[in-house]
Amino acid sequence: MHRLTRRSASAILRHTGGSRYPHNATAAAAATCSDDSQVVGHHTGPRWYSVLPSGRCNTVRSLTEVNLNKNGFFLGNRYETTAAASDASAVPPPPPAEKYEYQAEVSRLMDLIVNSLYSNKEVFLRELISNASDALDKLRFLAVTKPELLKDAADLAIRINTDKDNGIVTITDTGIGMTQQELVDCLGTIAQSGTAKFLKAMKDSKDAGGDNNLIGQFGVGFYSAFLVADRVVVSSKSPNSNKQYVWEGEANASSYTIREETDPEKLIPRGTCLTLYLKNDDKGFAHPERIQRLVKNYSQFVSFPIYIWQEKGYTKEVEVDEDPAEASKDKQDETNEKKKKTKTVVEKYWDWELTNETQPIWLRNPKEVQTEDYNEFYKRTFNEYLDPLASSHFTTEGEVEFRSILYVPAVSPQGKDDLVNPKTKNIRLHVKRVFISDDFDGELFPRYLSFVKGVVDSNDLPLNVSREILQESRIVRIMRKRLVRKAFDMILGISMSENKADYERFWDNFGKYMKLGCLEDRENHKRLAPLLRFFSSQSEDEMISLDEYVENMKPEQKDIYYIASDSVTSARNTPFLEKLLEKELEVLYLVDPIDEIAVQNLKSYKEKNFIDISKEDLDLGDKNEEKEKMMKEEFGQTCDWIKKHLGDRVASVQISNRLSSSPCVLASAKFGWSANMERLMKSQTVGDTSSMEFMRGRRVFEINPDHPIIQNLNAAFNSNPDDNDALRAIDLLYDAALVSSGFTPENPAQLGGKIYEMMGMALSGKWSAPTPTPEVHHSAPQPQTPETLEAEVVEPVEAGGQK
Ligand SMILES: Nc1ncnc2c1ncn2[C@@H]1O[C@H](COP(=O)(O)OP(=O)(O)OP(=O)(O)O)[C@@H](O)[C@H]1O
Repeated sequence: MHRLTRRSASAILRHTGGSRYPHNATAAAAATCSDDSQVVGHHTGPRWYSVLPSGRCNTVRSLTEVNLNKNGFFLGNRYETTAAASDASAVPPPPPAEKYEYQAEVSRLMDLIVNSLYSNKEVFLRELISNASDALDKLRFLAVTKPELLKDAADLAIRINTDKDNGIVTITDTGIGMTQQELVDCLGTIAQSGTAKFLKAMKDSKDAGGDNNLIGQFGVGFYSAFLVADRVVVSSKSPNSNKQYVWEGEANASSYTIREETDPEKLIPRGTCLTLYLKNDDKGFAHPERIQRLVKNYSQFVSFPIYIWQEKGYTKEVEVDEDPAEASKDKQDETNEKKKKTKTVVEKYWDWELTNETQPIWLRNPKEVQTEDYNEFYKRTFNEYLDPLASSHFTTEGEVEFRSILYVPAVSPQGKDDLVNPKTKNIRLHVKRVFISDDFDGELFPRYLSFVKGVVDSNDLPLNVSREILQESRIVRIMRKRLVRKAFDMILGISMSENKADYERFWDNFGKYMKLGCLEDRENHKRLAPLLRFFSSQSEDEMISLDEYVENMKPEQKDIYYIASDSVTSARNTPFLEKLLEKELEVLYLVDPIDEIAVQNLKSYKEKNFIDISKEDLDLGDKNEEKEKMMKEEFGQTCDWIKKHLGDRVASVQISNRLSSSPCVLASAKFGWSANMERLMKSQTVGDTSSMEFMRGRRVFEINPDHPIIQNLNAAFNSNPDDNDALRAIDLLYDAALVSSGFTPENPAQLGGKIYEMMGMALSGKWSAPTPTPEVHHSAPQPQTPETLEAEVVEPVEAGGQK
C-alpha cells in the first residue's frame, strides 16, 4: 500500500485516470494516505470524478478494498506504472495487427445480424454477460487444481461501464480469458452449439430474410455484439499465456485483426474486456440506467456479481454563509443561542453498483422463490424459449446432502439420436457452488430421463470430481436414486394436474422416453407404468392410462389385452379383435414401435398380465369344453387336412375362439415375435437375417368354424379332399390371413397372381367357393348369402372321400 499525502494521492488519481484509462471499466482506485485515511478516485469515460476521503460511503470503501487489497488489479499495478509511464513517449508503439478471415458461416451470420435481425437487439447484453459468466465458471473450475489462479473468490466479477457521450459500453470479466489462438478459434469460427443451432433454424425458417424471433430463442453468442455495435474490441488475457491480445472486428467486414496488447496501462492480470462502439441508432444503450434494467431483466440469475458503473449521491450537511443583516439581528437577540446555519446537499459521485442477486437460486428457500423466478432461471440457464412444464426444487439431507432444481422442458430436443445417444448437457453439476461440468448427465440420470434439465449442487463430492470418480462413487449412486425419484414425482405431478393439456404435451414429447424406461429400468417399473398412455378399442381419439384401463375392466376379466400394430386404423381392423369387441373387452392399441417391447418388459400392471391378443392360446375366460369337443369332432380332421396342405408354413391349424366375422387368422407363437415385431425387425435388419428365422417362431392358423368359407371348406374336405379348387382356396385363405393378421406375405407378386386368377374364375363363372355337393361345384355360381351357405352346411352330404 502506498503512503501519500492526501493531496498528492488525489492528484495522482486524477492524473492517471484522466489521461490513461479513458474507457476502462476497472478505473476505480484508492490510496491510503500518510494520515491513514483513504482517498478514493473514480472515473467515468475520459474524466475522473469525485475524489473522496473514504469512509463516507460504505460501498465505496468496501469496493475499493477489494480492488486494492485483494485483487491488486486497480491501484497496485497502476500506481507503480504511473510515474514511469507519465511520459507518453515511454509507451512502445503497438505491434502490427494480424489480419484474419472469418469462417464462411461467421460471415453469413454477421450479415444476418447486421442486415436482418433488427428487433430484440437488447439480447446482446444477455449473451455477452452469459459468456463472461461462463468464463468465470471456467476460471473457478481451473482454480480447483491451480489455486494460485484465484486467491479470493471475490475477484470473480463482471463489470459494465458506459460512456454515453461517446456511445461506448465496456464489459469486463475476470474469467478465463482467451489466448491468441483461442481468439481465432472462438471468435472467428462457429463451432459452438447454440450459435450453430441458431443458424440451422434460420436456414430452416421459410422466411429467407430471417425470423427475428429466433434470436430470442437461440441467441447468437458473441456475435450478438454486432446487433448494436459497429466496432467491437476484445482484449483478453488468459492464464495460459503471458501475453494479452486484442481482437478487433467491424460489422459488415469479412475479416478481423488480432494484435498484442503492449500499452502497459491497458494490461489486465486476467480475463476479458469487451468494448462495444455502438451504432448511431443504438447509442441509447450506453446509459447506466438502461444497462441496469437489462441486467435485471435478463441476467438476474448469473451467479457472479455484476457491477454497473453508476452515478450515486449521498447527503451531507454543509454550513451556510450567514446574511450580515441576519447576523446583526441575531446579535441583538441575546436570548438566542448561537448556532451555525447548515443545509443539506447531495454530493454526487460515481461508483460500482451491484445489480444482481448473486446467491444461486437453488440455495434460496423454496418458499421465497416464485414460479416465475424458477422459469426465468431455467430459460436463462438452458437457453430455452418456453417455460418448463414443471420444476422441482429440493434439498436432501442425511447420508448425502445436495440441492437441486429439476425441470421438465416443454418440448423435446430435435433429432432422434437424442433418445438413444443423448449428449444433452442438461444437468449442470456444482460442487460447493463451483460449477464443475454439464457433461455428467449420464452419471446422474439414466438415459431415459436425459430430457430432464437442472442444476445439482453437492457438498459431499470433491471439487476435482471426474467421470471416473462419479461412476464409482457411492454418494453419486444415492444422488442418482434421489434425483430419479424426484424426476418421477415431478412427472407424476404433471399427469395429475387439472390441466390435461400439460400431460398430453409431456406425452407427445417424452412418451418415448418413458417407454424406453420400461426397457431399461426394471427397478422403476412401478413408477413408470402409471405414466404410460395408449389408445384403445374404446378410446381411439384420446389416450388412456393403465389405471383407466383397469378401472374399465369387466368383473370377470383377468388380463390386460393389447394388440400391436402400425396405426389405430389397422389395429381397429385386425381380425384378432373381433370376439373381444363383441364381448366389450377393451384392448389397448400399441401403435408406437417401442410400445410392444415396453409392455412386454412390464409384464403386468396391478397384478394383471399383459396379453397380446395376436398370440396363440388366447384365453378370454369363456372356455366351453363341451362346445370345444363338438367343434373338434366336426372340424378336427379338416384342420389336419389344412395343416397337411400348408405344411411348414404353419405350426398347427386350430379352431379359433377369437373370430366372429373373419374366416381365419394367423396367430403368433407365445414366445416368438408378433406380426408387428416381425415387421419392425425386418425393417431394421440389414444383412444376416438368420436370427429372424429363429425368433419368427411358429405361426398357428386358426379357423373360424362359424364362418361360411370354413364351413364350405369343411364340406369340400368331406366330399373330396383332393379337390384342386379347394386346395387352392386354402392357399389363398392362408395368404389372406397372413396379410390381415399383419404379416408380410413372403411373395406378394404371387399372392397378387392368385387373387387375379380367382377373380378371373369368379367373373367367368368357372369358380365358386367349394361347396359340399358336387352339383354346386359345377353349377353356375350362386349368390352366397349366409342363409344359403348355412343351409349347405347344416345338411352336409356325407362324402365318401378319405379323411
Ligand atoms: N468473455 C469471454 N471470456 C472467455 N472466452 C469467451 C468470452 N466470450 C466468448 N468466449 C469464447 O468464445 C466462444 C464463442 O462464444 P459464443 O458466445 O459465440 O458461443 P458460446 O457461448 O460458446 O455458445 P452459445 O452459442 O450458446 O452462446 C465461447 O465458447 C468462449 O470459448
